[in-house]
Amino acid sequence: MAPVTVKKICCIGAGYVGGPTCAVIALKCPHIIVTIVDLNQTRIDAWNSPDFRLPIYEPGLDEVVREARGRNLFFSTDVDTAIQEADLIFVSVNTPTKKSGVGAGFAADLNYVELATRRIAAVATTSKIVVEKSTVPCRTAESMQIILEANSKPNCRFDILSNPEFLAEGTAIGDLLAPDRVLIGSLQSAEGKDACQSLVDIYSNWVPADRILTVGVWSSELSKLAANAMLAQRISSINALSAICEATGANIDEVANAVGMDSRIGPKFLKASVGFGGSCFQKDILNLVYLSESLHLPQVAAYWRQVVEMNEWQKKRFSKTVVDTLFNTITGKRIAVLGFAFKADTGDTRESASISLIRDFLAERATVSVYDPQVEHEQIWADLDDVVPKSLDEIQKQVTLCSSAFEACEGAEAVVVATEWKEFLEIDWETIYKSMKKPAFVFDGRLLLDASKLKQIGFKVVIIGRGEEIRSPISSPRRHFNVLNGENR
Ligand SMILES: NC(=O)c1ccc[n+]([C@@H]2O[C@H](COP(=O)([O-])OP(=O)(O)OC[C@H]3O[C@@H](n4cnc5c(N)ncnc54)[C@H](O)[C@@H]3O)[C@@H](O)[C@H]2O)c1
Ligand SMILES: O=c1ccn([C@@H]2O[C@H](COP(=O)(O)OP(=O)(O)O[C@H]3O[C@H](CO)[C@@H](O)[C@H](O)[C@H]3O)[C@@H](O)[C@H]2O)c(=O)[nH]1
Repeated sequence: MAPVTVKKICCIGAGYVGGPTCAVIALKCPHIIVTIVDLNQTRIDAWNSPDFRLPIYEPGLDEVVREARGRNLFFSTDVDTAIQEADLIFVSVNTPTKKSGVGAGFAADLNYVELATRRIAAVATTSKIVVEKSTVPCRTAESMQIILEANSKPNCRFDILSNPEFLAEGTAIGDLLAPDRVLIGSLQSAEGKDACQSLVDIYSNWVPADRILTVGVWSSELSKLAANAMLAQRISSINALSAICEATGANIDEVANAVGMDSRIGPKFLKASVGFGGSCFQKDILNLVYLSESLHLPQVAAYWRQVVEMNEWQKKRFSKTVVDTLFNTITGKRIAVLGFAFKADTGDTRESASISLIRDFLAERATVSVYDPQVEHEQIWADLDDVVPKSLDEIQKQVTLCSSAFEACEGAEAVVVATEWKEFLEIDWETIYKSMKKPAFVFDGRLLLDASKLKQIGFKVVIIGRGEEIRSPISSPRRHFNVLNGENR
């Protein structure tokens, strides 16, 4: 046996991962035909749209698709043909948290992975390398192997690899073009190593050899969950400290800078915020919690669960600060929420902190005006409809969706910056101030704005993790901690 030279790739799942990942492979490997397939016709139509109105917003993505689409990159709903023709198949389907049944609320729902695997087994007529691209619990490759072997045709061999994806949304193209590392896990048999080499050969077209790590398949699967858990843990750590800053008068940016300059700690992922969002962190940590519990490791499970609990608390804490500061009531008041995406430079709203904030504001009977530069209005309605315990009609009476920051802020009593879009830095805050009710409050949940400039204009400014900013004339939410008797007063 020798490593197969891959000529055709199929990617099952044309989402945030499958689309950009395989578009970059097509760009960098013009000698390989790459077909990305999905069951969702609307999504595939958008990938194929003549004016490149792609289904996801990702800086730099349309340039990549413009160059490769129609040359060696194709998007299709014909899943079976793409499977049959490919030498190597990426499984890049969604693996959301289970909503019901055993492990509900924690375990990954592997139904989509299983259906895709069964489809491969059902239609493949030649041997394939099957690559787990989706984020999955440790040992999922084993289940895939069993399903494939039990259902395959004679003379069809399947070698499973794990190749988790580490791209972050908003920087996906840069991350894919120059990854910190590409991780490939395989069985340590001769066949497993050959399959691994076939995938190494693909990435070697643009990734330096010392950035391609080959490991055992279980290590690879676990490393993906571990990386996300440790990144999220840093954010929860800095957010926990932001609460101490607010209570003491320390400044979280100064603390993060001082801590991050220790080369053992490093400066990245120490930005305090209104809470992390995105489709991955919470889901993958809960998955790790479930795995730990299944392995009878309750202390390990509790340790990781706390990272998610701290994040939930941070979101609640922020919405409570808004209510407290606005004289303990926001009933009938207009709150402008700037940013609905879970981070800047993406249109993705999955688990966005904005959703929780708006839900809390609506529960307090505020009216809310929302502006985001990328998120479609339909998506905002769908997200609110999902979490707010009211009918969509009722929600629409309380929420207005706006097409600019100015429109959202006009007549508002407070502006909440929930996503760190650069354009919020550059807007004319003087004009916004004039259009708002007074006193006009700004709540910066992203440490984005220049507080002293805003204060000069006349705003009351409340910034996450800055003790000295949080002081309203009446409600005085800043607590003084009495060190001697340990009481809040
Ligand atoms: N979004 C990210 O930034 C990111 C980064 C790294 C890893 N991941 C992981 O990658 C996986 C995919 O995430 P995503 O954000 O791309 O999800 P997504 O929901 O955007 O895309 C998944 C796509 O798979 C399609 N699909 C599901 N079952 C299918 C089937 N049987 N046949 C054909 N198509 C099918 C869906 O229609 C959907 O379009 C997840 O496991 C996720 O945890 C995501
Ligand atoms: O210092 C920080 C860094 C991030 N965030 C927030 O954390 C969330 C996640 O951000 P980020 O990790 O940049 O985006 P994702 O696209 O969710 O990417 C994460 O999740 C992906 C899916 O698994 C992984 O592939 C990536 O490596 C991992 O960074 C967002 O709400 C950010 O605003 C902070 O609050 N403070």
